[in-house]
Parts: sequence; structure tokens; C-alpha cells
Amino acid sequence: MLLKIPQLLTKAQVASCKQVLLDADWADGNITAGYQSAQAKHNLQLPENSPAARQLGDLVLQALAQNKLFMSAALPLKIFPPLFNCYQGGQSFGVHVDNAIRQVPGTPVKVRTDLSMTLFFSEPEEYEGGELVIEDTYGAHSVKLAAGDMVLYPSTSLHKVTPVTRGRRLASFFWLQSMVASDEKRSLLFDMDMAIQSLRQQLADSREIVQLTGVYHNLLRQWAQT
Ligand SMILES: O=C(O)CCC(=O)C(=O)O
Ligand SMILES: [Fe+2]
Repeated sequence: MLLKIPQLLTKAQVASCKQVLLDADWADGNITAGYQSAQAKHNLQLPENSPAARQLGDLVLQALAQNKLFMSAALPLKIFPPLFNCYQGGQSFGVHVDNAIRQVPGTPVKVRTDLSMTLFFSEPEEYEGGELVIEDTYGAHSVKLAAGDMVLYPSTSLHKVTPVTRGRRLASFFWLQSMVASDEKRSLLFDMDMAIQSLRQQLADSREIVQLTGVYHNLLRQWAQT
């Protein structure tokens, strides 16, 4: 599932995050790249355990926890602490696939990457290029969102970031392990949850809605790992 989460952060939150990002010390993006992606990755990144990364990462995690659309679509089990990147002066990230397993730095915790996220901090008009291009069986999808918006996509997809030829593209990127590993099953649960919520707005809680809610939870019970 390729999904936009609009306005995960308010414009005021984006502005204060950007200030922290602009004052931070950046490193070469290859610090977290795997063997294949290191050849393709040309950008800057905040060191994983830098105070700026952890402060902003916590803010992003709090916003995610409060976002119903994200929770319903992702059904998160473990979220990798958000990382932050910057592309400028022609920098890009060639086509790659994200590593299947990532260890949370300084801990024994391993996260299987089911979903990948990019949260945009720069407005589209602030830079030229910098599209996140995600491939699926239907073709290539070019994503460039307003600051504060986030995209969620299956970590199994090949993807790339096109060269930033003007301005600067600041973003947060991270991964999560879902309670439901299968993208297909998770998408079914998401569709069902959206339909039930919409029905509930139109009709009073009828027996049928309660029954459908029961089916949702019974499927989740069968498919989820906790
Ligand atoms: O910058 C982005 O939008 C994506 C970054 C990415 O694909 C990665 O770091 O693996
Ligand atoms: Fe990636």
C-alpha cells in the first residue's frame, strides 16, 4: 500500500524542526547504508544518536501515535527511531531496496522493515528535483509532498530519490515492523476499518456494524503478531 498521511506535523512544528535541522551537524548519508545502497546513496544525514535526531525523532513518534490514519494503515509493532536526511547540490539516492532487518542503535532490538516512511520538511517549491520515486507492479509513482506530510510504502519496493538540482530537501525517513507482516492482509484490514468508520458516521451503531467490527478484530487476531 502506498499512502499519503497529510499534515502529520503542523506548519509550526515543521518550522521549529527545520530550525533544529539547519543548526545541526550533518554527516555522510552512508553511515547507515547497506552494501548495495552505499553505491547509490549521495546525501547527508544526522548521526543516529545525535541530540538533534533524538529530539526531533521523539516529536515525530508522538505525532505518529496520535494519527488515526497512520495507526490504521500501519498497525505498527516496532518503529525504528526516525532518521533525518538532506539532499542539495545535485545529491540523489539511486534505485535501491531497504535492508530487511535493522538493528536499533545501542540496543539488541531488531526491526523487520515492512513499511518505509518519508516525512517531508521542505515545501515542494523550495527545491527542484528530489522526487521520491516508488516502483510497484502498476509502474513508478513520483512523490513530492507538502512540508508536514508523510508517505508510507512497502519496504519491498524498489525506490530512489532524483537529484536535487536547486535548493535543499530536508526529510525524515524511517521504517517499521507491522503487527501484520503481509501488505495484502494489512491493506484488507485498512479498507475494512475505513469502511466501518465511515458507516459508523452515517448510521447509529447498528448490530451489523458491531458484527463487522467483530470480523475486523477476529481477522486481526488471526493475522497479528505482538
Ligand atoms: O529520502 C528519502 O525520501 C528516502 C530515503 C531512502 O530511501 C533511504 O534512506 O533508504
Ligand atoms: Fe530507501
